[in-house]
Amino acid sequence: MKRVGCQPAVNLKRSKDDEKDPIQVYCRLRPVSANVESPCVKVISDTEIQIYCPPNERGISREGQFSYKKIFTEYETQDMVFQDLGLPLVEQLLLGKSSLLFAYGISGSGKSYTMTGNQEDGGIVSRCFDVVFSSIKDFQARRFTFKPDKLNGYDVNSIEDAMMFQAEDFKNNVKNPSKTFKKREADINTPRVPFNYKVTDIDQDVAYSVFISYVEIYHNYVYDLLEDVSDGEIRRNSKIIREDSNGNMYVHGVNEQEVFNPGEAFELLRKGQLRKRTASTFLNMDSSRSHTVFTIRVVQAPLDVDGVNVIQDKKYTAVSQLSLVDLAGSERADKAKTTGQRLQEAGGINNSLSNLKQCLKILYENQSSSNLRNIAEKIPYRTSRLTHLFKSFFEGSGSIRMLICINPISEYAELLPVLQFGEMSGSVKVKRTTPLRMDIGLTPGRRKIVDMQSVNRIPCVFEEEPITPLDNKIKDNTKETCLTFLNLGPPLPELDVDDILDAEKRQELINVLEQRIKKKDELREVLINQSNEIRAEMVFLECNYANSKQEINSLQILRDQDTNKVKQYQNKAFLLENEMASLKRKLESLDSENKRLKSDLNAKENMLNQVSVDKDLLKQRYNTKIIKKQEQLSREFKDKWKVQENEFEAKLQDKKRKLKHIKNIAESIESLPSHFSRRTIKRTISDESLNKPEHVVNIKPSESKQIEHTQMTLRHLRSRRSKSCDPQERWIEHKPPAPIPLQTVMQPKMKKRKSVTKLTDAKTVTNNGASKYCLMTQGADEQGIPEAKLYKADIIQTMGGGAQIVFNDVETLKQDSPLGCSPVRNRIQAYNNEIRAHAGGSDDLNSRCYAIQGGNTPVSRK
Ligand SMILES: Nc1ncnc2c1ncn2[C@@H]1O[C@H](COP(=O)(O)OP(=O)(O)OP(=O)(O)O)[C@@H](O)[C@H]1O
Repeated sequence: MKRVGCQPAVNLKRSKDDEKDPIQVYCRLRPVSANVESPCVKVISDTEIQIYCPPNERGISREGQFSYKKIFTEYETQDMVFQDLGLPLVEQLLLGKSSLLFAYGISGSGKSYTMTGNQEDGGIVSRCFDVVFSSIKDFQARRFTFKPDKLNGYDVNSIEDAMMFQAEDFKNNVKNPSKTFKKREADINTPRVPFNYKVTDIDQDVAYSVFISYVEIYHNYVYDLLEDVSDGEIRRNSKIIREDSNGNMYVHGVNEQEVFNPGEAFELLRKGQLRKRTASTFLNMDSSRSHTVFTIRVVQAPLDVDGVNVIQDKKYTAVSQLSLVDLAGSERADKAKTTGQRLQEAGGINNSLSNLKQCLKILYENQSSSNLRNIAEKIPYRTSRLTHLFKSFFEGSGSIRMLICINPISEYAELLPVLQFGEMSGSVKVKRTTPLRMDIGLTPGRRKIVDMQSVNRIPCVFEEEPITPLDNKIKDNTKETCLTFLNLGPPLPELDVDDILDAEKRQELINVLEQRIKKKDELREVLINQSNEIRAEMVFLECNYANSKQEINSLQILRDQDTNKVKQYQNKAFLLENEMASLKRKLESLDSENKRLKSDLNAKENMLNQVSVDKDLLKQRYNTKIIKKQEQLSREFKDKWKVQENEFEAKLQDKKRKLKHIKNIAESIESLPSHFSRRTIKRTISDESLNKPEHVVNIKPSESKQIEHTQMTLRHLRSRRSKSCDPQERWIEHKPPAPIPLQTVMQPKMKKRKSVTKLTDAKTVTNNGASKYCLMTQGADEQGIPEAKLYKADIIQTMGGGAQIVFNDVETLKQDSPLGCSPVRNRIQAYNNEIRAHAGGSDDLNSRCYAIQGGNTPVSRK
């Protein structure tokens, strides 16, 4: 016969299975108050979560995305969380597989709430009780059938021994009522709604017992929370962790209490919780200061061949356990605002948690493909009691699930390591344990037959008692059988003691008895036949039952799948609703923002219009101003233009007059005597008389006594006055024989000079070392105004010993009287006469410039 579903966690050999499963990591967000928004947590889907860090002062923002098996949002109830997280572990527990579930997170993130819950709304632990006991209710072993052997195993007792222990326990409880944990008023008054679910897939030919232990790890010491402190003791002794013969870790000497119903289990949980170390911190009013481990053990052993007693062979006993761990919260002293003892506790908590992290990290690294050296690093399980206790789980004695608890209002820096640890743990794999198929050679359904037989027996004894729900057919058969049993043949003859001597009566009794024996044999045969029929029918029903069960199972799987799908859709709907709500809020705020911006825009547009109107007005004003200014300027310009025109006109007239005058002079020069005019004197008179052509006169050496004109060039005539005033220059002043004093302001100054009246010899020019020559003439202009002209020239020594006279300037000195009569006019007249007399009637210039002309014949002047 085969037995399915009994996995020996403790004392049956585990199947060698190299397949591994990852640690299943879940994440739960605790709710926040309605008016608080999570600053950095966002649930993206039912498996993904994102955290975001707003930009810091340097403008750097960060974000991280993490994925887990499932994310429970704040809307998911304890029931929903248990269904996904705890229920599969309870099912495994009843099938003989061990599991570990631990809750990890920052202080105040909801670990204890999820694991143990509160009076009204229990957590995973209390829901586990509900499911375990509702599933094994009909198959529970008599109390004290199993007894812990203190070596992490269980002894199996006979019914008699179990009853004896029961009686002893009863006596002890009567003697020491104080040691019995009394239900508190509050517990009685707050009825809990049990989780209504039954695991149907369990082995029914097995007797089950449930044991509970509850320990805490505080400051790296293990304490038993169910241990009663004896009268003299102040505190409980710490326990040690040991390894059993199968390599499983256990707390040595821990109290394992057998529980028969959820109420008892719940009481033990409460008892432990009251003893658990908690304290109030800034982060949590009721903060756990220790890690607590609540262990539910299911011990199971097969029934014997009769289906009544448990097989009393230890090797057939299977133990599976579910360890539910509520880790103390990791906390930062600055956040939790802890000091003194609380701070020390926090240090111990953080150390053990960091060792847990370290162990999982090394496990991960040992398993990862990047571990090229293929050398597994030693895992420091023993560094902390917490990891030491769960060493066997990490090495594959059961499956592991982890719940990351998140308080959405925590800071990014606090959440990041927690979420990272969760994600990393999800990559760690542990060996998969599969329930053993154990063949002990007994027929399945033994318990059922016994149950039915007991039903059969009942009508025989209590014929009229109602029969409990059974197949009608069986009911009829039973009645028939019972009636047949009552009719065993002809009634016994009524005999007295004396009748024994009567041979006839004796024979009659023998006949009746023989008939009855015969009848009894017949009935026995009928009974055997009917038993066989019933057995055959039972087998048939069993087959039917198995088929139906299979069908139910497949239907259940389908239903579970559908339920899962529905749940997923519900979750999605939740998320979408959340998102919709937040989008709606955003939309509303955007709408109001939009309205505000629109009104701003309108105000600005009005302002703009006002500005443009002002601008137009200003433009108009400026335009009129510009037009006025333009007009004024054009008037001014016209006036100025007129003034300047007049000035230019006057200047032009003046220049014209001057030109005319110069022309007269030129004409007068042309009309000089012929010997004088023979000299080549070229002259160009421009409007600006300063840029004058120069007269160049060549004065030959004395033998020829003739001055030849070679050329006439233009020279710079600037600073004429200064030239004439240069004190270093030696001048030959060629004056008229009787010059009239000019009495003008601009008198020529020639400091070094030789004055001559007549130039008859060229040596006069060459021998004196003179470099300048000035010929002065005196006369009157057309109006008779006296004027003196100074013809100036440079004397340039030539190679031949002669000199060249280059005329480069003409100065006209004129004196005009506003009264129209010049005081010098008469003197001029007299002078001209005198000259004429002096020159014997010949032209003055011709006679005076004999040497320059180079000829002896004076030229008469026209
Ligand atoms: N899902 C939830 N729904 C309602 N209340 C919650 C939930 N999660 C946590 N709380 C509340 O938040 C508070 C802190 O939770 P809890 O004590 O479970 O935190 P913790 O993580 O165990 O903290 P510590 O590590 O300090 O023990 C409790 O008052 C609890 O009732």
